[in-house]
This record gives sequence, structure tokens and C-alpha cells, in this order.
Amino acid sequence: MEKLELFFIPSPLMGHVGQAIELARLFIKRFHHLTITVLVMKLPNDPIGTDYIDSFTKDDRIKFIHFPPMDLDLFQDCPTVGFMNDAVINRHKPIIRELVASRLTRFNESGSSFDPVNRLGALVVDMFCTPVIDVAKELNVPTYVFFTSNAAFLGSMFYFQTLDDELDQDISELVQSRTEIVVPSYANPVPSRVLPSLFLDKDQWSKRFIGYTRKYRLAKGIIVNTFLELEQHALQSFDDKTPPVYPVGPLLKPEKPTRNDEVLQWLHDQPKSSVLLLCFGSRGWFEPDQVRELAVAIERSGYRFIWSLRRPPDEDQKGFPSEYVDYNEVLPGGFLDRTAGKGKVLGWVPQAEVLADVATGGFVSHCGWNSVLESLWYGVPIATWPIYAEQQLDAFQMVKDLSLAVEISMDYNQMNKNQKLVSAEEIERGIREVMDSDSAVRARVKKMKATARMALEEDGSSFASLSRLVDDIM
Ligand SMILES: O=c1ccn([C@@H]2O[C@H](COP(=O)(O)OP(=O)(O)O[C@H]3O[C@H](CO)[C@@H](O)[C@H](O)[C@H]3O)[C@@H](O)[C@H]2O)c(=O)[nH]1
Repeated sequence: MEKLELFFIPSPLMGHVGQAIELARLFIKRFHHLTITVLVMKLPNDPIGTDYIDSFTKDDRIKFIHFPPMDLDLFQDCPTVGFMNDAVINRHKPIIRELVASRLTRFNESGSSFDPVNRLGALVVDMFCTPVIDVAKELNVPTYVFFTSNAAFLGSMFYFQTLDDELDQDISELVQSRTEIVVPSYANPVPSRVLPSLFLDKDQWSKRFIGYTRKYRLAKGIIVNTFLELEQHALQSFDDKTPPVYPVGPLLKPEKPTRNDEVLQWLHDQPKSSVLLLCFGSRGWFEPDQVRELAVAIERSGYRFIWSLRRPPDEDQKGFPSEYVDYNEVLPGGFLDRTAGKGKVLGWVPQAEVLADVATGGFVSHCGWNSVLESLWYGVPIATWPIYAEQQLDAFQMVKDLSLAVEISMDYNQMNKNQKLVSAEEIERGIREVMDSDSAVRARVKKMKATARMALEEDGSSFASLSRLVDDIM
């Protein structure tokens, strides 16, 4: 079989790079004629280090090219991490073009050499790296988009882009209409209050998301980190105006060998399903008054807990939270003493390892898609508390469409200046519900855990989908 090389271009955000590496590992494991080069960009203030990425794989059929981080001063006028991410990608476009072009030249000239170069089969481009699709078109290399969120959200992007471009509908008006909207990729009508603010905010929607969506239509296919059995409705909702969609998941961030971690050791000694994990993604944080409501709820519920608590970003941190030096600064007086032995408050939590431990019984989550997949993979139900990005829709899908989570909130939105506090009572109710050992939701999540694992097995739905994708690339 002809040997092929693929170029992977992940977006420089934590949740995206991990998934891309896992996808690369999956390709390599199954298809011995493939090699992969991952082009790694970095945000100027990003915590993802070169060593961190290199440590995930030692396979010599996966190569990394690390671009040096750019100077933060170049991005002073980017209002959010999202805009900065786009700007970083745009600034790398010329060098990526050069790399792809020289790779094609080397292949064309290699026919007579003793060291033949594999053909460049395709570019696999992260959902936010769409400027690279222009490069691929220009140089005539097939492109596949790698969508790191779910199929239902992808469907909503296509739906709203069609309304905007073909029916000239003002999406922000629609979102503000306070009605329910029938979006084909969701089984239930979507209340406008759970539509993410990116659809409302003209800058976000018109300048960023509608641009990505138009470019997706030019791709040869869209690879989605999901699986058929989870998102059957959404996956069947795509029409022939969208490129073929390949659900190949669930792909989780590569597992590192378990560290000798004090929290994990403590967790290991707790009774089965007795510990609640509270973790809000790579950029999750709350203002101090919301932290206090949360602390009151945790304490009143009486459950054991592990809580990832992070400090709101400073002005110049562009949305990245930092760590507290002393949690007493923000927690109610005496909280740490009263809960000592019963719970742990820390900054970065080894989330996947915590979810993997049988002592963990429930998960209060912002519903970032990686966290949702990890909850299902390890069979730990979520109580939903979305914060930003597309998370409100993910929470809605999990609670209403799929009955795989319970609700603390589905429409909390940190971008909304009038966002009310979620009260300790509401949080406590959600905690009790998610920790209920006999709930129907817990039983369904357990079943989905087995289904998720089967999807990746030989002849499972995602296994078959990846084969179809590689046939298409060949
Ligand atoms: O203390 C922490 C916090 C996070 N994680 C890990 O970091 C990842 C976080 O990913 P995710 O749950 O998807 O959250 P975000 O980092 O917020 O992800 C961004 O990217 C996702 C995928 O596109 C989107 O669904 C989200 O809305 C967007 O915020 C997961 O693997 C977690 O296990 C930890 O291990 N420890």
C-alpha cells in the first residue's frame, strides 16, 4: 500500500492539542502506511510546553514541529483568547504555506532519489485553523477539518450560517427573541437562553464563527470527536450541502502514567462513589461571591469533594485564570478547617485520573466537550454548570436531549454582564441529585460508558468511521 504522510495543524489551546495528538496516535496505531507531522503553534502566554506535548508519544511515525511562541506585544489589541488564537494562526499561515509547498517539492523531486519521500496525503486542520484551508486549496492538497466539540454544535453552526448567508436573517435578533428555536441537530427545540453568546455577539459570530463555518464547507470531510451511539440525532441531521462527517471518538487526552499524587492517593482511600469532583476546564473561574455560594453548597451537602478553584484572570492574562496562594482569601471563614479530611481544594486537578477512580461518584462540570467525554468514558454523571463558549448548548444536549446529566444550570453565562449568582440552594440540589447512587441518569451514564468503549473496538462505529476516512484520504 502507498505510504502517506499527513500534516496535523491543531489550534494552540489545551483542549484542542490533546485531542489532536490522540487522533494522530489512533491513525498510527491502526494504519501502518501512515506517518504524521504535527505542526505545533503556541499562544504567547500559554502554559502548554514543548516537553508536555513531546511526552505524550514516542512513536517515530509521529513527528512534531514546534513553532516558537510569539511576543505577547503583537496581540495587545485582541480582546479575548479566541481572537488571539485566530491572530496567532493567521501569523503562522505564511510559514505553514512554505512548509507544505516545500514538502510537495521534495516529493516531486524524490522519484529518482534513494530516499523516497512519502506523498503528502492531506492536511488535518483544527476547527479554528481554517485560514490553513486557503493554503491547502491553493496548493491542491485535500483538507479535513478536525472538530473538537460535538456534532450537535457543528450542526448549529451550519444551521445559523445558512440562515445568515442564504436567508439574510440577523442571528443576534433570533437569539434575543426569547423563543424556542428548532435547530435540526438537536432533538428538542432549543430555548434561546441556552444559545451561546457567541451567536449574540456580532463580533464573535460575524467575525469569527461564520467565517469558520463557511470554510468548513470547502473541506473534504469533517472529523468529529464523538460517536454515533451518543449523537445519532445530530449525525443524521447533516444534509448533502455539508462535507461528509466522520465521528471517530471518543478521543480523550492521552493518559500519562499515574503520578505519585497526594490527592490521588487520598482519593484512593475513600469509599466507592463517595467523592464529588468540581472542575471547570482549562480556563474556568468564578468571582468571589459565586465561590462563596459554591462553598456553602458543598459544605451543606456533606459530601466528600475535590474542588479545582482558580483565581479570576488579571487584565493582561487574556482570560487565563491563575492560582490562589491562599484559598482563605476567597473561601468562607473556617471552610478549610471544617472540611479538612473530607475534601481537597486545589488549582489544577488531574481530572481524568480523578474520574477514573471508583471513589469518584459525581462531577460538577462546565461541560467543555473533553470533560463531557471523560465523564462518559469513566461513567461518572455530570451536574451541568456551563460558563462560556458553546457550553450552554452542551449542557442542554446532555440534560434534555440525552438525559445523561442533571442540571445545576443550563444557561449560566459568564459573558453576560447581568448574569445572576447561582444560589447555594440551587447548587446543593444539583449536587444531591448527581450523587444519588440509584438515579436513572447514573444508570444511563454507566450504559453509555460501555457503549463508548465499544465504539472504538474493532467493528465498532468509530472504528468503522475511521476506516472510511482513511479510504477517502487514500
Ligand atoms: O484542572 C483541570 C482542568 C482541566 N483539565 C483537563 O483539561 C481538559 C479541559 O477540556 P474541556 O473540558 O473541553 O474544557 P475547556 O478547556 O474549557 O475546552 C475548550 O474546548 C472544548 C473543546 O473544543 C470546548 O468544548 C470548550 O467549550 C472550550 O472551553 C480536559 O481534558 C480535562 O481533563 C484537567 O485535567 N485539570
